[in-house]
Amino acid sequence: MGLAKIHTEKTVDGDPMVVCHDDSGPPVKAQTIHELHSLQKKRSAPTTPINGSKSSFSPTISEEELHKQQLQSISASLASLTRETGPKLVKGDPANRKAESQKVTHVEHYHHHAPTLNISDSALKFTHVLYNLSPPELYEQAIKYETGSFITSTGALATLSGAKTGRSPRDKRVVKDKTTENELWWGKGSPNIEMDEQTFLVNRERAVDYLNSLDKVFVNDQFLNWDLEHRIKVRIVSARAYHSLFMHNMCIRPTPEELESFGTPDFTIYNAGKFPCNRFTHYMTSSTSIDINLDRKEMVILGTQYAGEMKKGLFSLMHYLMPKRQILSLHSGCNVGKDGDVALFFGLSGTGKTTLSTDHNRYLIGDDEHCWSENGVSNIEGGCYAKCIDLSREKEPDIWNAIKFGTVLENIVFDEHTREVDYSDKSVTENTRAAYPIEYIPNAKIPCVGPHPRNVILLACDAFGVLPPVSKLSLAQTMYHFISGYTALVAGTEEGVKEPQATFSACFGAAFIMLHPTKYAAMLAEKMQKHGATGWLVNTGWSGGSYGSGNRLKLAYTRKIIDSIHSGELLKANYTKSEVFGLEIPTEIEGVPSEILDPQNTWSDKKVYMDTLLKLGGLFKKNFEGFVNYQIGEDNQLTDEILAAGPIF
Ligand SMILES: Nc1ncnc2c1ncn2[C@@H]1O[C@H](COP(=O)(O)OP(=O)(O)OP(=O)(O)O)[C@@H](O)[C@H]1O
Ligand SMILES: O=C([O-])CC(=O)C(=O)O
Ligand SMILES: [Ca+2]
Ligand SMILES: [Mn+2]
Repeated sequence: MGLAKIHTEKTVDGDPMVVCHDDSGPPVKAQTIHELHSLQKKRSAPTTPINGSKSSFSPTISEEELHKQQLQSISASLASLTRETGPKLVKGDPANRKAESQKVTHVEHYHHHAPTLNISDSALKFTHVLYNLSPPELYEQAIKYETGSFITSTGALATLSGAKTGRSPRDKRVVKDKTTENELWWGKGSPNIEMDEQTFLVNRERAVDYLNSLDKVFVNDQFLNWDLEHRIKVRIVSARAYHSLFMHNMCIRPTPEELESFGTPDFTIYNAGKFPCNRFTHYMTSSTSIDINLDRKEMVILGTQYAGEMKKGLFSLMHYLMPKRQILSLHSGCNVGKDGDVALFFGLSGTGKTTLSTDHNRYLIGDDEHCWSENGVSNIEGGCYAKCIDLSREKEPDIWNAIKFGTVLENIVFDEHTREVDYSDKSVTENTRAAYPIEYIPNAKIPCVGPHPRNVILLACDAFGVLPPVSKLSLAQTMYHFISGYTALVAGTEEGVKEPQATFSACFGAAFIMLHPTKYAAMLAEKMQKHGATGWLVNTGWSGGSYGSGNRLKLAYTRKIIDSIHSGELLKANYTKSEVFGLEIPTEIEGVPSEILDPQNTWSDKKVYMDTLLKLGGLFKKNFEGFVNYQIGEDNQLTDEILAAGPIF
């Protein structure tokens, strides 16, 4: 007797189980895996229309011809100035070389002059161009090729900006030539560190050679400024998908129609940030240099991968170009109420521009960079750049919800398994950031333009805790505080309590202005007067004592204060005048405890309060000494009034 026969057919409740054939749908129309994959993708326009709706765009020239023109233009951008030729370019990912060999468009060298005979090896290779890729394509590039790229639990792209996690203002240089020598602000206090044309060309060549040595580069052709009359076309050439997605989000995204007629850009950024500058080069003081050449309309980035350099470099450009057209460029957030009342929010980094302009009850025009022209206000950008440290869903729901697929999340820390972000973690940096397209905010106003501002809100995060939570300003006081550009942050939080550090940054953005601060101040005064705007000073910093003994003002209270400015209620309040700064302090605001409105009530030791107030007043006075010899606008009277609008003691 042998063993019992093994039955391979299992039974369920005694019924034999039959082999299941899934014939519910027709079979695939492919004989091979390769064929199957080729069914997956269909051709499309190389960009994403801003409204997300499918455009009925039919190109006026053949796609082949369009690609050729675009590659010729990019080759011209990437041309070495010494070898006088542009690189050989080919469109598409080098990884898809074989599969796509029938589809790609090549462009041979672009020649400025006669072709040169002594070619180098670099002239023999092709550089692949990844042109205006979509967010999913950029995700794939980042995840495949850039270490430190991950998808978070909400779909954002987590990335690292490398050794630099903030801007490098001491490495920002501007070419001083015959024109800019007279036009720009140079010397003490100015953000413009000079370099000469020759040195710029050396750095440009270094960047271009680096980019051309790569297998592939990313190219973004996009716009700045929602005011169509004053729109600027920018091209960004970069080595990283992170940079390309960041600028895709932050600049205005062209439609396929707009892209077809894009032509030559007005300004080009060469971002070779992975590659350092050469310290043997004249003027170089570190491995980093961010160089602007207004005459050549170019910017070169070497030695920093922090993407904010591109955003703020373009902002510097606008601070030069716009005032030439009598348009005021502003480091401010901007939103508009249902009745069309526009508010501007000025303030240095971390004072609340993004947080307070993103307001569920109002339409967001923009969070950081605007223009004020004869037509009203317009956003320069197509996206927002929010600080993420300690971000909470309850306090900032709209920003929280904007961190989803397509958003770039810089330098945050996440759970390695769930990919949930820990917004309180400062392991990489305190300056963690999210960059998202403005339409990720549900009540964004698109197009991002609005009428003339009714309220101009100056934000200061006063870690000394002596400025009132809100005060109403006269025009002269508004100008005084605009030129001062005060905020006080805490230097370092790691080793116990530190003294607050006062920062004065003219026009609330001295790092980005190109002309003397009084030029911008005069324009602001003229516009506020003409359109009847009211100035306000809002302290988003400390109350009840300085950093260490007091507390940061509750965001909920600041929001109530801002609400009362928008509604017009605060304009009708009763006011008392403060000591030293002579600020008009309201006695009552709905939803805010009255005792916190005058800071001296919140300090337990009145003498320490007065000493601190006088100390801050002294710092203001000392800072303003740099401006006393300038006239502001055409009017001497305004200049005198502004000088008198500072602290008196
Ligand atoms: N009372 C308050 N008012 C405003 N912001 C507050 C307040 N209390 C805490 N905060 C926090 O302060 C930070 C303000 O940063 P925000 O991103 O708005 O700066 P920003 O002015 O836009 O700076 P940047 O120009 O660098 O983008 C946020 O993290 C916010 O949560
Ligand atoms: O530019 C940056 O990196 C962030 C920012 O908005 C600012 O500092 O004003
Ligand atoms: Ca911001
Ligand atoms: Mn900013």
